[in-house]
Amino acid sequence: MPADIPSPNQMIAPLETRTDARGHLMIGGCDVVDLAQRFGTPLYILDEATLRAACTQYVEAFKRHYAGDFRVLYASKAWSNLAICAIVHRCGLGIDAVSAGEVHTALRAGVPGELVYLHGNNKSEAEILLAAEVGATVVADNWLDLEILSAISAECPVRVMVRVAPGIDIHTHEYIRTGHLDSKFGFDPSELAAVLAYLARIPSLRAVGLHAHIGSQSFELAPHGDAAQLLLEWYPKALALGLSDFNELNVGGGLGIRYTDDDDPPAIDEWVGTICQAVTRTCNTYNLPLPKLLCEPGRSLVGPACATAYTVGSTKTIPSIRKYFSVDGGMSDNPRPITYKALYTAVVANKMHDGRREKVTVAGKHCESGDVLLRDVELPPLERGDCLVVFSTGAYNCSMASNYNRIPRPAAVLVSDGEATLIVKRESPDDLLRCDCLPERLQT
Ligand SMILES: Cc1ncc(COP(=O)(O)O)c(C=O)c1O
Ligand SMILES: N[C@@H](CCCC[NH3+])C(=O)O
Repeated sequence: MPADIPSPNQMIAPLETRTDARGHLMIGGCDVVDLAQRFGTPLYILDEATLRAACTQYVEAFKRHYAGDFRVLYASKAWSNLAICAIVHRCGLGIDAVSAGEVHTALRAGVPGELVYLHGNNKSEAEILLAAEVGATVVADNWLDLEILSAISAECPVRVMVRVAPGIDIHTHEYIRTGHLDSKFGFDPSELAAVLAYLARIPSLRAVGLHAHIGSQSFELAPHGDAAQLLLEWYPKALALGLSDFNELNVGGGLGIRYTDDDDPPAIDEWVGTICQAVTRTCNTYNLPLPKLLCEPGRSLVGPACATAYTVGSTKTIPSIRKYFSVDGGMSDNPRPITYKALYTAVVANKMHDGRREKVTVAGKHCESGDVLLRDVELPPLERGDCLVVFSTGAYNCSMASNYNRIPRPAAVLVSDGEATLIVKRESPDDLLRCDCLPERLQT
């Protein structure tokens, strides 16, 4: 890949974003105004080149900074669907899954089971069994996982990693910090000696290493290196206990992305470089062989690759207070503003050459006062029918979408070299009723 391609997580818009002569926004060579008319709105528009560039930059960074074996996994919780799993797999990535649904999606997309890692703080027996049967690695989060794993492994040997909450804090929204001590995820470090001893007694559980993920949307580098070092300090103890397969280390994901101009995340290459240096240094100190190094980013892979197109509808002006415009989606296709007060950047796809600015607030259409996508942002004067586009919506938007107010979930298109292909169909009114059952006595 040419070295001048920016790190996608440092860009607000997908890499293949331009304005055409008519002042229309183009993504992946497609006119967004045309896409909105053709596929309807709200519409998730995923730029394949950006997704591929982010995958490739992770892989290339490991090749540049690490002398050992490695594997980048896509944290599919960010957005799990067949097309995305197939693309990231073609770029050489494996899949981090947290449910049978995410495992099933990866497998159906053609990802081999051995490239799947199953997480989760409350996995069911069926989920663990599915992972074991397809040759996936199970990341044990707690004692119940270990009990279930040890029962299953009598029939079907399983590769196991152990998740640790390393007690490392990062600056991000409190709902998306995961590595601090008071976290529902992973073993407390004080339990680790007992966990390793337990694993050493059950050889059918093939313990391959430790995992930690310290949080999401982080712009810090050092804590990720610190977490890697902290985990590696346990490897000599594991080897001494006879866990001879202990040679993988998973440092999680967490690299943040630029949602607005105020965000300043490090590049993919810097993030990977920091971790690789910490691991190499620690291995030298403890005279350990370099482990197979895994990481599992989600947001920084898929987040910048997608934008959501909406159609502008009604307006309300509250004199001296605020001017609202409403769009045809909102918290059901992007729950992040109402959940985390997340900020986004938007443009008007049919008015890219319009230099006028007006301060407006963009609301969703749901029956909820907090359903506001963008508060007090400067946009060209909006009118009914305009196509408003919100950037950086690839991660934790579609995957966290709901049918609140019985609004059908949007379609998603993949754009590449001027071609748009449907990858997720828009839900129909009948889809909304798919799981409803009307008792016979109520049918008259
Ligand atoms: C265990 C685990 N791995 C990976 C990720 C992906 O994180 P991100 O999307 O911030 O890269 C998460 C989400 O925070 C996670 O909980
Ligand atoms: N859903 C969160 C990220 C959670 C990461 C998973 N542990 C967000 O939208 O920012």
